[in-house]
Amino acid sequence: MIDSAEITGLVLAGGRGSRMGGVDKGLQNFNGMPLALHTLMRLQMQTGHMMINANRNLAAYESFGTPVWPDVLADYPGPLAGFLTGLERCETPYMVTVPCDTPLFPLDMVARLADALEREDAEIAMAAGRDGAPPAAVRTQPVFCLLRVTLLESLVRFTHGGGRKIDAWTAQHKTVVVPFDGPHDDARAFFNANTLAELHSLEKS
Ligand SMILES: Nc1nc2c(ncn2[C@@H]2O[C@H](COP(=O)(O)OP(=O)(O)OP(=O)(O)O)[C@@H](O)[C@H]2O)c(=O)[nH]1
Ligand SMILES: [Mg+2]
Repeated sequence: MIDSAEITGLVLAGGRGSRMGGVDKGLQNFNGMPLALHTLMRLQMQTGHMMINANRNLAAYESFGTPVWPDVLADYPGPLAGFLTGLERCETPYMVTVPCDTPLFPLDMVARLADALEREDAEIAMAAGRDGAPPAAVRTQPVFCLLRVTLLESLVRFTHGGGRKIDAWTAQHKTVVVPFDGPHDDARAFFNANTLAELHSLEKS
């Protein structure tokens, strides 16, 4: 069994937030706290260690009390730059990624990804779920991945060759997809907020 102490959680908060008007998404208010702090607390319950990937307002993120690492690649090349930054800094054998803008992600996500990774002897476990109300389909959610840290070398090669798409990289490795659409799963678990209106719609009423 993979122990949660062997897993570092990485909150991805390094985007431009252009659909939110260019604001720093992770610092927007969600139920009375910064969205990235909410995400950090929800993921922290599931892992032994935590890190944040952010590119702006680093002091604000540092005030959460967790190490903050900006992208090692310049010019906002996308979430895979966050994966690369996290793997370079990770000190445990496994790392799990969660974007800061999907506040209802499953509370048992890391345990279920870890079970599948071990059961299938895979290198990557990727979540799948609906990112909108039906008829939105269950689809893979590439920003939610549990990774073996030994993948660093492969990701360095892929990104330095200009690769930017998460699924194009994960396709090079044994990947198990873990569905979160059972009767006990929250149907909104993978709803993500690209606009402030979407973010407010996910707050408790
Ligand atoms: N490190 C890093 N993370 C990124 C980058 N672009 C997006 N992300 C993260 O990837 C996740 C999903 O990205 P999007 O929903 O597209 O968020 P975004 O890029 O901030 O927003 P838009 O500019 O509206 O696309 C979020 O957690 C972002 O913080 C990037 O260039 N670097
Ligand atoms: Mg984007």
